Amino acid sequence: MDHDKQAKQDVPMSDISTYPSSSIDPSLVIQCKLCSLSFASRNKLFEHLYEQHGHSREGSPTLPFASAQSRTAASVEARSKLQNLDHEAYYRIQCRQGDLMSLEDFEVSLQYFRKPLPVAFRLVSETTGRSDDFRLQYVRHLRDLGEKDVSHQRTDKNENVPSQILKRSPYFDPSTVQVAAVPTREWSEAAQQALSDAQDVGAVNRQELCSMVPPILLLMDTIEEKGKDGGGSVPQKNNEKVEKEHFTILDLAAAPGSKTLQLMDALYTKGTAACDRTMLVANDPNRKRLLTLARRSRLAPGRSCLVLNASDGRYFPSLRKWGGYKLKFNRILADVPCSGDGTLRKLSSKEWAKWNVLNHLQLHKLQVRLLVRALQLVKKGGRVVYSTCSLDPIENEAVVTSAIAQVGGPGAYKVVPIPSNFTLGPEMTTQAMQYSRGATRWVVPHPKFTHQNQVFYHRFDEIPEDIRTKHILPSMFSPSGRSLERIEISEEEKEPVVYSPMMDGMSQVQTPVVQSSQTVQPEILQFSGYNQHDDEKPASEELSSHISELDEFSFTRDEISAYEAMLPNCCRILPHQLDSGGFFCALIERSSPSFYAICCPKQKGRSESEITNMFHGKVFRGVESPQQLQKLIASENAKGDLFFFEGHSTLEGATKWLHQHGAYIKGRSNIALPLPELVTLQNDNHGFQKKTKIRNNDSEHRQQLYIPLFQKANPKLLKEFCDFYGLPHSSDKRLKKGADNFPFEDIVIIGGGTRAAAVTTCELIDNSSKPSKKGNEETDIRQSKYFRLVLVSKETQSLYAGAAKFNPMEVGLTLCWIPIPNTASNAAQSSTAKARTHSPDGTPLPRNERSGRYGLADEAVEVVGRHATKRIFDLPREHTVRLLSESFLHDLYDVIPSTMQEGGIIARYSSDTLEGCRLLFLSCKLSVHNKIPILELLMEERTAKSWLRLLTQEY
Ligand SMILES: C[S@@+](CC[C@H](N)C(=O)[O-])C[C@H]1O[C@@H](n2cnc3c(N)ncnc32)[C@H](O)[C@@H]1O
Repeated sequence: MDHDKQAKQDVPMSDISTYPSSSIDPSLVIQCKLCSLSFASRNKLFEHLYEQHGHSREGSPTLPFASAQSRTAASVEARSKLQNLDHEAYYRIQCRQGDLMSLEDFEVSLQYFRKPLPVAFRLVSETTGRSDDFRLQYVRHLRDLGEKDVSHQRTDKNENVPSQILKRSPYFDPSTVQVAAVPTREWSEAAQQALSDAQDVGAVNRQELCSMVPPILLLMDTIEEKGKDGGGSVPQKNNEKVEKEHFTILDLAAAPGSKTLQLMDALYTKGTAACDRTMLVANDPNRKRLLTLARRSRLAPGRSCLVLNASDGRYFPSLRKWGGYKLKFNRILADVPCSGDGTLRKLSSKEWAKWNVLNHLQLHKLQVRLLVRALQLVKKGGRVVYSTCSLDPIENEAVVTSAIAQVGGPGAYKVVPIPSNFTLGPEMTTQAMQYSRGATRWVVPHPKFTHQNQVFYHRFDEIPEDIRTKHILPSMFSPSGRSLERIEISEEEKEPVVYSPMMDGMSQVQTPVVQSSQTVQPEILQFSGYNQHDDEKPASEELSSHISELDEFSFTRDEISAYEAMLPNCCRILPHQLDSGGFFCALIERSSPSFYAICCPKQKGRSESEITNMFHGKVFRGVESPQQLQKLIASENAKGDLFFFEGHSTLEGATKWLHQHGAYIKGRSNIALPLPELVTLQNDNHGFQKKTKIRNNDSEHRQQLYIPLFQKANPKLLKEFCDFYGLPHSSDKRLKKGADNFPFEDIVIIGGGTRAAAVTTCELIDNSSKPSKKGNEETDIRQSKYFRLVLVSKETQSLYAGAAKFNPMEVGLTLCWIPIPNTASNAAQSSTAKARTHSPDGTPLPRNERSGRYGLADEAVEVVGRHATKRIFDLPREHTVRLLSESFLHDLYDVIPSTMQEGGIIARYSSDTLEGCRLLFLSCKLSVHNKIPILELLMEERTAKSWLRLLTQEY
């Protein structure tokens, strides 16, 4: 028998008896291929193989270690030669032309990029896990092996001292984070097995060290130490208004879930209470990846706070709470799709060769929009962590700058500095995190930038026509590159910016510059100086239109200073700093409520100055975007009819105040928020003021609604606005020819808020014909064809989860999964008993008879039960397990039931061994038809069919 075969057949026997197999999720069973018996763990299977099929159990297997070692040596040598000249040229330029990092730092980073990446693990720790947590036993077993794993007698270079397979990183808590001291494939078979088992039961997660930083930053200052009850208390932060009961976290781009799991672990550390009082929404539009997250979370401690959702993060819906007001999040993680050039350490030579700047430029817009949505969804005093595994400033600092500029500027959001002694583990046992500060100056490369064609731009008014907006956007430039105040242009500056590596002694690239004037023609606009606030006009018409286009993106001197002051607070992790990949994160805090711009019409008989005085604010004209509005406000010399109102922190307050002054709201600048209800005030026959709602079909008033922002029908803004709401716009083929007007009808319907009647009209929007976007990871789930199952129920109302009142479809939740603790399980029993939310037989108590804490999950069980009792099907166990694991896999799509039945399906399954029942409901929609509330469950056709088949017991 050869070595490999022997190794596979040998079974690690140590500690098997301590494995609590009864706690293992039955869906994780492993089958013996020889006799088809099922086992809860590999170890059990190996035990069986030994007993029943005569496989060897003697000692640890001997690995073909020599060959593994030589393989490793060969790959280390190959890695040291990895090179991408374009990558090197680009980052050297960024170092020289901006302040990204020192050239020395880049050279060291480059050396590290050529070293293999150490595999890091997050373990269930003594503090994360409870002492009764069976996962801990797996971890202890692995750790023991880590200490003792000398079977392969791997020795360090100098001494004959056997090294451990696991070692600690000086920056992380050794009880939760460990690094593989030698590649896992060199571990003994027993250790590999232990690792695999520990991963199977969710006791160990592989995760890069730098990727562990964002969740730690996100929860910094939030979670109090264990409360008096020992169960962990409500997360809190001093200067933040935390809801009495609930703490809300959104992971906007969550799959495959490493950071979500880390967040769940962190909450679990604090006890059931912290979990129950937290709603953690993990969102990702890519269903396959979300499924991976769903699977991984099934065994994660703290999963009871998790809600999975599959929306496009750019359009993540506004959830509504009791009373209909919006639920903003305390914390949001925006770990966005990126070029990933910080992960070069784990990439192959082929992947290194693929590096190019166009990739980076193409992602910028999506990244900005995701961060904008995150900034809009976070509450005042709340925090957003923006992170990427790229080192490119266009994907990082430029995105942070641009997104903040779009939602209110540095006055409303600020990048929070990370404390200089910030540690990723307990202060006493870990070193302060090593990182570099964020950049304030950088250049934007031509999309065809190569080491031979090193063309780049410092300022946004230099962008040549042919690539403007297509590949290079003004928002990619550094704050100083977005100034229109260029008084003098030196002769050198007028030359195309073509960088020659030959001129730089430090450069290792010796390729002569190819000045390819045909392919790449950088352009410098030549004008003698233009200050947007001066009366002086730019020379040519053409320039004028270019400038006015850019004006929207330009920064004043004050703004430039403000951004330049906050950008260094961003955190860049270079590969040598944590011995990890390269990484970027920015911790952004919302310091103001929403930014409102309110239009006040000129009123009959009142002069402009009277109106200005009346509203003790400034009156502006011709504002077309929030950015422009801010600029005007800053300049304080514009005239017109737009009124900026900041005396009230809520729109409702502002509206009331305005009504008292006889005006009404016509529009506002923050397009992300739903549109307000519109009211006019008119005098009735008796001279009393009367509120009149503006009717939806009142075209005259409707026209006025958006005039302040859109009266010039700025196509770009219009498109942005329509995109935001998922509406067709003039470039959309579905609109009638020549219809370049703003689609008023649709906007009002979408912004209709919680009223179900309004929401039904969403159906008008047929997303199935939306062209799919190729080239990046995003998957627009709305492209799918849906099959509709309609459930008619007179009692059906909105669904509630804790403080959040939501109608999943109304708010756009398309896949929503709330794992619910089983009342039979120990944890759930103690939590529900304390809270007295259920009677001893498990039936939920009426709201007024409950006492104590009441978790989100309890709420969801009760509410769904209350509203859909007759529609809950208690499925046989195996069906539910398969349903949960396979319904998303769509492997049942060819099963077509002969008779289709109308009916909604909510599956609930409870089991003692599963630690809880899980509830799965897909794409619910509440609407009203002929005054009958209708709950519609929308799902993909094949999923629906498989569900139907399950219900009709034909499965
Ligand atoms: C860097 S990965 C996230 C990794 C994840 N946070 C983790 O730690 O495991 C980026 C994710 O963004 C998702 N994504 C792509 N387009 C998106 C969009 N429009 N909205 C939200 N997420 C998107 C991708 O599906 C991908 O899973």
